[in-house]
Parts: sequence; structure tokens; C-alpha cells
Amino acid sequence: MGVADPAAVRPARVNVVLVEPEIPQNAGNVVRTCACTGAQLHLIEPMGFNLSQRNLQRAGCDYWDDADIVKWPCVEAFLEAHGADRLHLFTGKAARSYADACYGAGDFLLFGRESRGLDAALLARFPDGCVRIPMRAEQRSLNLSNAVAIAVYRALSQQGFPDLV
Ligand SMILES: C[S@@+](CC[C@H](N)C(=O)[O-])C[C@H]1O[C@@H](n2cnc3c(N)ncnc32)[C@H](O)[C@@H]1O
Repeated sequence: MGVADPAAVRPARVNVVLVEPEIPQNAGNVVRTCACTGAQLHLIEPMGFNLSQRNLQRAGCDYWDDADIVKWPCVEAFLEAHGADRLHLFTGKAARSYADACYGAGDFLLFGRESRGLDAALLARFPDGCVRIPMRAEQRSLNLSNAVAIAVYRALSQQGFPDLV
């Protein structure tokens, strides 16, 4: 499994950031999406699993070696390294549709915990970056890994699916 040091991060067309993910199967699915698309995956601690856990490995199948993964000790360390620009915060609480945002090369797509989503304080710091994937009003949320797949393909489609066949 290739988990890189934050200092060795290479630029990617799109970056997926899982803030404190809890469920290993979701993370495994996201690893597979990132391996298939070339998105870089940022995992922010604390996480509800460790990276060698069997159900996590199984969910990512044999895609682990092809995924570009960076681990961060906390969200502040991630923000310090990457700044406040080019962040898209995915939340059911946003008014703006994810389809109305522009995703440039190297942008960061942030996703929250399965139980509680992204912290309200984080959302309040970046109000212009908050976007929502439309759903029926009475439903709570999409599955985390499904939300990631929808967002990554939207971002890559705006870039013309670079390097994908
Ligand atoms: C299972 S959801 C979290 C649900 C949590 N109870 C909440 O209220 O935010 C996990 C993550 O998937 C993403 N997500 C799920 N549905 C979404 C939607 N309709 N729009 C934007 N992001 C969504 C968000 O990043 C969310 O933090």
C-alpha cells in the first residue's frame, strides 16, 4: 500500500479529502475510485480504522497499490499545507449545487464523517466552497463513497477526463 508522507505530495488533477472517515468499507471503495481515476486521496486522522485492517483492504480489492494516498494528522495540518483556496466542501447543508461549481486542476474535494459530516465550524470558515449533491428533501444523505464518486467524476468531466480512456 502506497501511503506517502505529506511532504512528498505530488500534484493531482483532483484531490479527494476524507475528513476523519469512520467506516473501512467506505474508505476501501474510495481507494478504488481514486485508483481508477488518478485522484489523490488524503486521509485525515483520527480515523475509525487502521490502514491494515482486513475489511478495509478487502473493500479496496487489489487497487491499493495503484492509489496515491497521503495521511494527515488533523484537518488543520492539511489546511496549513494547502491553504484555503480550491476547496470544495461537500455537505447536505449547503444551498449551492455541486453542479454549479467550477473544478480546476488540483482542486480539493472534502467529505465528512459518516456519522456527523463535516464540522459546522469548518463549513462556516469556507461558506463559498460548500456544495450539495441534490437529493429528495426527506432523505438524510448519500453514502460517503457514492458522494465521492459523483463528485470526482463531475470534477474530471469539467477537465475533459484527462488521461482517462
Ligand atoms: C453519510 S454522509 C454524512 C451524513 C451526516 N449525518 C451529515 O449530516 O452530514 C458522509 C459525507 O458524504 C457527503 N455527502 C453525503 N450526501 C451528500 C449530499 N447530498 N451532498 C453533499 N455531500 C454529501 C458529505 O461529505 C458527508 O459529510
